[in-house]
Amino acid sequence: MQTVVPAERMRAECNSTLGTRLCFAVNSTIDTAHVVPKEQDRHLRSSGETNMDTGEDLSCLKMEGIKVEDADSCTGLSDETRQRLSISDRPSSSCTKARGKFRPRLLATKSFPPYSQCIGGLGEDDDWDNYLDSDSPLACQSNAKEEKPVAYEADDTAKYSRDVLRAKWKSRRKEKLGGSLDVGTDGCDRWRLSEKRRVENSGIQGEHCDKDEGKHRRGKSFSLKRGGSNAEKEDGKPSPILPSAHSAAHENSSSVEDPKGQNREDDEVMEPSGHRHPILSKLLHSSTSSSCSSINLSSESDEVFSDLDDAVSKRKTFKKSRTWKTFLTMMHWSLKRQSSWVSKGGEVLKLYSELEAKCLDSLMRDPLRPFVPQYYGLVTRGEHCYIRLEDLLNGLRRPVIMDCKMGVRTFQEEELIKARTKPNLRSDMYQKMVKVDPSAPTAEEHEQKGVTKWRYLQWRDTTSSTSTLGFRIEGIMMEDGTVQRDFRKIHTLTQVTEALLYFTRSQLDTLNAYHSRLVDLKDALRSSEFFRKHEVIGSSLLFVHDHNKASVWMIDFGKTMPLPDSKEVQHSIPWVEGTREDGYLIGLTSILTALSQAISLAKGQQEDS
Ligand SMILES: O=P(O)(O)O[C@H]1[C@H](O)[C@@H](OP(=O)(O)O)[C@H](OP(=O)(O)O)[C@@H](OP(=O)(O)O)[C@H]1O
Ligand SMILES: Nc1ncnc2c1ncn2[C@@H]1O[C@H](COP(=O)(O)OP(=O)(O)O)[C@@H](O)[C@H]1O
Repeated sequence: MQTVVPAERMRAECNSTLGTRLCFAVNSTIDTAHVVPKEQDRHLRSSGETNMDTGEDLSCLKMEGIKVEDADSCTGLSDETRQRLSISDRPSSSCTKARGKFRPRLLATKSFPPYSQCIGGLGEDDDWDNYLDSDSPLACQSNAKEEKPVAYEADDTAKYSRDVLRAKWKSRRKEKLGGSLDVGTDGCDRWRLSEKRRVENSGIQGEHCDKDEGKHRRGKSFSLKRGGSNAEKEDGKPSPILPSAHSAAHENSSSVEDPKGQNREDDEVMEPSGHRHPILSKLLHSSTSSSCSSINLSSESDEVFSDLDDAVSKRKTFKKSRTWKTFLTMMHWSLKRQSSWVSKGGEVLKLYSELEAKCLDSLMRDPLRPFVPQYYGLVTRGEHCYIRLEDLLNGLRRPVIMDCKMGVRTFQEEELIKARTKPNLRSDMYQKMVKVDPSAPTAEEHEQKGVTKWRYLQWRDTTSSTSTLGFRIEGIMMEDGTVQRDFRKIHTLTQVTEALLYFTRSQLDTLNAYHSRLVDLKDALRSSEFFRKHEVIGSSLLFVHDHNKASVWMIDFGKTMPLPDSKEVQHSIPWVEGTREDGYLIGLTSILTALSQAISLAKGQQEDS
């Protein structure tokens, strides 16, 4: 017996709560409406009272995976429609909410499982007990409660906590079998259990989406030949092999596509019946355990995760879920993103912003299209609207990722005007500032315990390479899942070159591939009308590679503004207030220079060895 929940009811249930911040979507079936068995539906409801320690209510999650009978809910666009339809006409009323509204509060805890575990799982269900018996850091982390904001407890506390946790875990498994939800005594446990259930019971189903669109004009990824001196073709250029990230999946993944073109790996994550999947459930256990640990919010140190020895061997045992890889990458970057993104087979959903949707729409008709994730339109989930984007990590195995925020400034001119005319003091930004450098705020700011957003962003720009080199490395995630954000302190080109060598492990073919792709991007930027007519602020270049592919993509257009009155910007000159110049090309040139230097050094290293 199956239940289809009408959109109205779904909305009513969502609205009765504080709102949705986080939606998990793990089913790869994109064009099939998912229908939830009654039993599963009951579970979904029972988790409704659950809270995460964010103070956010996530009860809408329980509705994910239920077919929504909503004409508005999908705006998958055909090429033709895409060309004609103005974005502002499309969003349903629920899409008109500004993305910023849904940002979660900053938390006292912030931690996610080491990536290596996420992609590899932690073993079969019973391994959880074994895992807790081990001296793994996570076993300790899982017990660090909110009132103890320390990642690692003293040994004896940890042992005690492990026992407690094991007991809780066992009782929970029992509950699960019995079907009742017993809320734990701490928020941490509640979150884990409910989150797990949500995901297990979800299976959010997408709408029809014409994914073939955009496949025809994909940006190129470069195939990397390992073992040889580099990945160059006979003509000395890296060989562009892939017309699309989607086809990358065909060529390099161990997964097999079914006749519908869906990836079976993803299917394995979430069984349609809603049964627990070993990888997913492990992921969630570990996710929770660490979510309750306290890794401080300092943006300089909070994203560095340790690897676990046995994770590597266990990883081999399990198939990987690309969907989760992508989602966790986003979570790793920033807590904020945990609330703004949904990861789904082959595509990702980003919380709607009108500005970004408009940009993406224009970009689909611009020479820059091959350098931007394909945009599939909008979709409504619960009461929120999302932008549907191609998943740039699809087809990559153990991807290595670098996010470079482009431009000589990351604040919009309007922020500066606001700071002067109606200053809004942000205590969260003040705290982030103090954490990095207690002497950074002025005496007045210390007294107010707040800074304006402009002041904070500008401080970030001047303490990184943004102001001087026209870009900064926001973060790097290596293949083992370790995420590092210390690069934001980098100032010089030499330091950038070192970072690039680290990021690519001095692999010449990878460096060459990136260089070549960026040269092509520069050409496309020159001929792009979109680029000429937009002020591009806070946008990133996303570098992604694995053992045999590398590519760079333009992402994040949430602060990219069209210029008024057919004004144009050069992007290559320093910013002076009122000019709207962003210095994007200054950044691109710096990266190209650093890449060239890295290539020379890597060549030297190769010759030496
Ligand atoms: O990275 P840290 O130092 O934490 O600072 C963040 C980033 O600058 C965000 O930009 P991005 O999303 O490009 O990374 C910005 O979001 P905006 O994009 O809204 O400017 C945040 O502003 P708030 O969202 O206002 O907190 C700001 O707190
Ligand atoms: N299309 C995509 N496919 C896969 N990962 C993506 C995609 N877009 C963004 N990401 C990941 O999410 C992170 C945040 O993306 P971004 O667009 O900058 O979001 P925000 O506006 O929240 O800062 C990126 O650094 C990247 O790791």
